[in-house]
Amino acid sequence: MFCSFSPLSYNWLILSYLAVRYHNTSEHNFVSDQEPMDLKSNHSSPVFTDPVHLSKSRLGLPSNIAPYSTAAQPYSSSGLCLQIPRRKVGKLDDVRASGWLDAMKSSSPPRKKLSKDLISESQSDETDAAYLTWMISCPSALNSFHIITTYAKCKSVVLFLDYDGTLSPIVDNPDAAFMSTAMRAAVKKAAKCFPTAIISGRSRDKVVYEFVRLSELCYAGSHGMDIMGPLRESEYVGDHPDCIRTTDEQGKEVHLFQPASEFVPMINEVYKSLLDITKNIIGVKVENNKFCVSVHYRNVDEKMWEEVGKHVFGLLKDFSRLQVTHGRKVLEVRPVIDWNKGKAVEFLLESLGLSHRDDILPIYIGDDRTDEDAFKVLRECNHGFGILVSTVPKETNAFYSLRDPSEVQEFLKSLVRWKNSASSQTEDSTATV
Ligand SMILES: O=P(O)(O)OC[C@H]1O[C@H](O[C@H]2O[C@H](CO)[C@@H](O)[C@H](O)[C@H]2O)[C@H](O)[C@@H](O)[C@@H]1O
Repeated sequence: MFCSFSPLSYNWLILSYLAVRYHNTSEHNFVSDQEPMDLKSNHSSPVFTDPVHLSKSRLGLPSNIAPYSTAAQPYSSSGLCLQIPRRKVGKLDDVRASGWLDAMKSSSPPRKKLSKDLISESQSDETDAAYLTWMISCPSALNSFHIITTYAKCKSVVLFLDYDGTLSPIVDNPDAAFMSTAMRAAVKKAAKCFPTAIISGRSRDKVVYEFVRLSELCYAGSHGMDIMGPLRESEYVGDHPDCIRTTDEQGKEVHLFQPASEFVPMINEVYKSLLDITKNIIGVKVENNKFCVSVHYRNVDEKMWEEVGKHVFGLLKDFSRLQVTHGRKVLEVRPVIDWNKGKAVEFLLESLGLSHRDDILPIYIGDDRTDEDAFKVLRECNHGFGILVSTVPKETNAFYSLRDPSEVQEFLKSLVRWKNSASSQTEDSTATV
């Protein structure tokens, strides 16, 4: 169905031109943590195809489509070859000793300010062209809004939102990553229209009480290892050994799911040790996120990053049940359990009683590598899609993109407007009948 809709075809002509132009430019110098990536454009289908119909299996059942491959996907057909900047990508889920320093260096895109100040205009043009080219495979969710809502027409949208870098801009001080009043209002309105959950790497308490402060949502903290959701009798939720019944702040009965609860003493021990062993490195910030620990090096002199990594990986040698994953200028120490933001999405859909419905459209918006697990689940299940928030091209399992939190806000507002106008049209037609 979506194949026939072609909002990008005009862009495609421009991008083809840009691709040829930049392909013919042999020298490509990219800023700081970026490296060139070969991308082959897809002549036969520059138009985005229906994300939902690409996947065939139901939620929770094995997918019968070929597994997503980040290496060769949408650019697979022969065609133009364009070098675009790409962040160095370490293993997404395990930064092993040999690669951790590289991974640390490439773990966040350069600030816009940096690129404007430090790179020449032509390099900046190349970066912009690269972004536009990348958008062929990962189009803007705002530009594709009509496609999204056409598909969503007879469906119930369910929203999953990451916090840092998605609802709040990335800032130097993690304790000051507040969302704007306007964003809070947008999320609140969205949550009134659609079931909405926030899934964050931070501790759930911190996200709920210090940052988001909205009661209309479900929350999952610690990368999904701490979920508070509606009470539901089901084998998957209610009878799960790690799930207990409790009451929330408003006294409402809820389910609390904490699959890593046994790790809390270990995480506290590691947190204290990390505080101690990094105390002399200026700029390090160690954050206790209850079921995981974040070691931030955003404010550390780059010469000392190796030192930070050595301390973290050195300490973890004594904790075989913990692993290190990588976020944006942050090393995340977390339990080795088969749980991530993707599993949290499945769990929440089940909690909301939605996982067996054919008419849902889950949309997950996130900016981080940890969000890729959720994008992947949606890509491989029967419904929904991910939206990656990024100002630079990235390998991703998401189907759409947005540049930054301000575009996320715009997207949420557009969804609410669309929902309200669709509802009033339905009311009008009912009244006419
Ligand atoms: O899953 P998320 O909600 O995106 O949380 C991931 C991590 O986000 C926070 O760190 C990141 O944002 C900070 C504030 O902008 C920034 O200073 C830091 O460099 C980023 O890595 C949070 O502090 C971590 O605990 C979360 O794990």
